[in-house]
Amino acid sequence: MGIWEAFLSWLKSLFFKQEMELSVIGLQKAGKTSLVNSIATGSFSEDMIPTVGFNMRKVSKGNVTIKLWDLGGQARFRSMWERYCRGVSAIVYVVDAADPENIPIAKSELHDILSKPSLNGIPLLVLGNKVDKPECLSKQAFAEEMDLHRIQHREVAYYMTSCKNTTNIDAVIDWLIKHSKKKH
Ligand SMILES: Nc1nc2c(ncn2[C@@H]2O[C@H](COP(=O)(O)OP(=O)(O)OP(=O)(O)O)[C@@H](O)[C@H]2O)c(=O)[nH]1
Ligand SMILES: [Mg+2]
Repeated sequence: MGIWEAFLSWLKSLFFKQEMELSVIGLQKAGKTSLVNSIATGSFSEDMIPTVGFNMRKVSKGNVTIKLWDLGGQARFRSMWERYCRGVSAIVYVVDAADPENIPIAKSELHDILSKPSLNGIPLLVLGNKVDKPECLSKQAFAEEMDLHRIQHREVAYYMTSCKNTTNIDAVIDWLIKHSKKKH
């Protein structure tokens, strides 16, 4: 790259730099921290430590810097979710779609948080995770069990993902980048 092109690309990156902040929520063991690792480095581990409270991670994808709040999913941490979801560009809700016993609680926690007026209109991405497992629900069954068609007045998308096999992680990153807001 010549000096002039390098200068132009630097200039472009200054003007087109975008930043987004998002929160990753969902029940314990859904795969939230695994998702953040997958987005950041593509790595996966079976051996994960439950998140206590929250972790913050910054990831750069092209011109977009993503600030991710990775929240703990155990019942005692769920009351923090709303505070960390206020003002974010998007909420990512992760569900273990291969664990049918947890789906009703995952559903009620999701609809509960969406009913908070402070989170009105924030785009939502719902992920049916662990699609690599044979017992995982189909995309359609997942949407039905989670009652996703009931969600109104906000943009909603959903994908079936696997952090283990990196299935649909690219689609997740694309969706997130599309929903990043300009810094100013
Ligand atoms: N098979 C499979 N296992 C997964 C997948 N994603 C995560 N896991 C496993 O699920 C377990 C929990 O993953 P975490 O990422 O720690 O879950 P979490 O949602 O962050 O849990 P908390 O921090 O307690 O809220 C770990 O053993 C992961 O290896 C996946 O896509 N497929
Ligand atoms: Mg975690």
